[in-house]
Amino acid sequence: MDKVFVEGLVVDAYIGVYDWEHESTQPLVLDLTMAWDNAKAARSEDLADALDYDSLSKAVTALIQQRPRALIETVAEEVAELILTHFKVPQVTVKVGKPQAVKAARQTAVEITRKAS
Ligand SMILES: Nc1nc2c(c(=O)[nH]1)N=C([C@H](O)[C@@H](O)CO)CN2
Repeated sequence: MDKVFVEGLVVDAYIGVYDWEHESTQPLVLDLTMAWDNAKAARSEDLADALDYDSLSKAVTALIQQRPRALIETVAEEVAELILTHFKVPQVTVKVGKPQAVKAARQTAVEITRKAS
């Protein structure tokens, strides 16, 4: 299956297990890999046949900014669910990075892969 990618999507979010983390936003960095048949859109040149990475990125950003969450695992699961159900994607891999979480580390992250049921 072909793929569509959104890489390095930065979303400012209220995220963390500690109270102080909910006083201001921190950046999350998302890498999204979606299985998609790109051949149909290539033939038709119709955005309706493509997986629209622009509207998908906006929907993911809006979801994350809806409410505070404790764990980046929760963000990953909710983003995967949105992409599978709303965008009719058969399989998605979601990586959520929290670059400011550990001072000595460039990045901390979780990654999940989910399939449509
Ligand atoms: N696997 C995870 N570990 C940790 C998380 C997380 O979301 N997933 N979060 C924290 C804290 O919020 C941390 O980022 C504060 O520095 C710790 N571990």
